[in-house]
Amino acid sequence: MEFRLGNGYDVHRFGEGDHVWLCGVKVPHGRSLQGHSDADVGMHALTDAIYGALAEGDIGQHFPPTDPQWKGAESHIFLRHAIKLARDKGYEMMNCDVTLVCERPKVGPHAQAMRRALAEIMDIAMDKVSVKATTSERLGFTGREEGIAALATAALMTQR
Ligand SMILES: Nc1ccn([C@@H]2O[C@H](COP(=O)(O)O)[C@@H](O)[C@H]2O)c(=O)n1
Ligand SMILES: C[C@@]1(CO)OP(=O)(O)OP(=O)(O)OC[C@H]1O
Repeated sequence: MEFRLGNGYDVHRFGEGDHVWLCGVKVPHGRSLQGHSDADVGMHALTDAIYGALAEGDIGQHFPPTDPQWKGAESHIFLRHAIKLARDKGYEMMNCDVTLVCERPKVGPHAQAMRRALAEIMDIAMDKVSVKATTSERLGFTGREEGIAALATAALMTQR
């Protein structure tokens, strides 16, 4: 059996709007995250963690932000691509862990729905998916609520 570990990090800034997409869940909020895609910062970090575990570059290399094809794209497209790449190489997700860094919105009330959404996209059991959050104690860009940061870890293993 072979194990591989990857990490991912992403940031998206706030702009005008009334909701944010976080780990596949539409969360009502006074502002929206800006990006070329739907700006689901948690899903992007997890996607990058899988690419990292596979040593397969990063999300921008697979889905260039200069390519109009991905304008407004739903981020499950990116995560589905990464997990398929893992499976094509003989790996399965052992477990993954996403941390969202923001003062608001509060993630706790949505964390189970986020775990469920990510698990469904990757076609894995929900107990292999963790989503949690922290504030940055009002420090820095996340503390000033200028944007949201996300970190993710993915552990892959071969079935053999
Ligand atoms: N956006 C957030 C941030 C935090 N939480 C929950 O609150 C707990 C305390 O946060 P601290 O930054 O003060 O440690 C944290 O452990 C989360 O459970 C949240 O739900 N959403
Ligand atoms: C996801 C992509 C898709 O074009 O665009 P963004 O929504 O801007 O997100 P980012 O995290 O900056 O990653 C780059 C791109 O791959």
